[in-house]
Amino acid sequence: MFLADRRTDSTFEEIPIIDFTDASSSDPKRRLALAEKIRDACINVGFFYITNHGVPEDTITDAVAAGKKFFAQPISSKLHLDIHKAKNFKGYTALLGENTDPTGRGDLHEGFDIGWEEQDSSRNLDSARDDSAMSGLNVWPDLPGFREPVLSYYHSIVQLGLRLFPLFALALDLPENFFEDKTTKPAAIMRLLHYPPQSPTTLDNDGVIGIGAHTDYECFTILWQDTVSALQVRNADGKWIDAVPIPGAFVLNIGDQLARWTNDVFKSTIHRAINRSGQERYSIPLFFGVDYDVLLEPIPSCISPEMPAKYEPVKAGDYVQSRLEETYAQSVKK
Ligand SMILES: O=C(O)CCC(=O)C(=O)O
Ligand SMILES: [Fe+2]
Repeated sequence: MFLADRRTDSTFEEIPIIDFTDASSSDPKRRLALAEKIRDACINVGFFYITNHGVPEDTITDAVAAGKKFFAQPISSKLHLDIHKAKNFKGYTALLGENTDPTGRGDLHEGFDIGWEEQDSSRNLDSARDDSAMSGLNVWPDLPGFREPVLSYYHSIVQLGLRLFPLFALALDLPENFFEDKTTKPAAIMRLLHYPPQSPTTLDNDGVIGIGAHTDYECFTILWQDTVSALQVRNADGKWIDAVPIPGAFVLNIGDQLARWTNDVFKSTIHRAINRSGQERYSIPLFFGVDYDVLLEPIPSCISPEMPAKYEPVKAGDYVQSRLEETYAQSVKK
């Protein structure tokens, strides 16, 4: 069956939970069975949780603790690293410094963004590698015990991301190694995010929420979220479904690059975050893409006479750069 025939507008009420154990199975049938679950989730929802992903709990806890320490600093220390001063979209974004949904008035979160960097600083000559919009060195705060745990988490998630590509390939009826030569220096942008609580009675339409409704730009996103529920995913009927935190699980979602590549057979689903819990909320998304020089052109099984190609081929890096510039051009209309 052509994948194009499986493109659907059907709606969903729940986000599937997928056990990742078989990702490393030596049995191709088990890997394929897992890929089929991922395929269903990508076609119907565009979001799923993964459990048993193998990322050590300490790696997560240490990075989260580092993030909390960073955000607890005075604003003047954080603004030294203002993302608007850097040309390569790295550094600190203050509260309301972004406006993800152009109809909104700013996002009620602060963030810290990093891109590729070797864990081992002695190998860092290569860290300013050429990955287009994000190329150039990371900026780091002068905060002991920050860089190491943050980078260590970053590399664990990059490894997890690299294990997902073969499964996406199988899910798309492609050879398992389809993405291998396209992910030699994968785009991986990570953000530490902090959402202060907002009033429980705030209406959606006052224009300020944790992060406005949007889709992600890259191929997929791996998100860690704490126990505070705030993330919501919009179904085809326009209803917001809570992506309730599941301890030990990551949330995975498809981004616009993979949606383009699959002619929207895989969904890049709109989502937002509103923290009405009364507590601080922290999350860490890592946006995963292919090498920036890879051309995104529709996968043949995703086009058919009834479902012709919807998008022009575009280079991954050019696409991400244009989306990032759009977002930052819209931000801070104070
Ligand atoms: O913090 C979250 O739960 C979602 C973050 C998000 O959607 C993003 O940064 O693109
Ligand atoms: Fe997002």
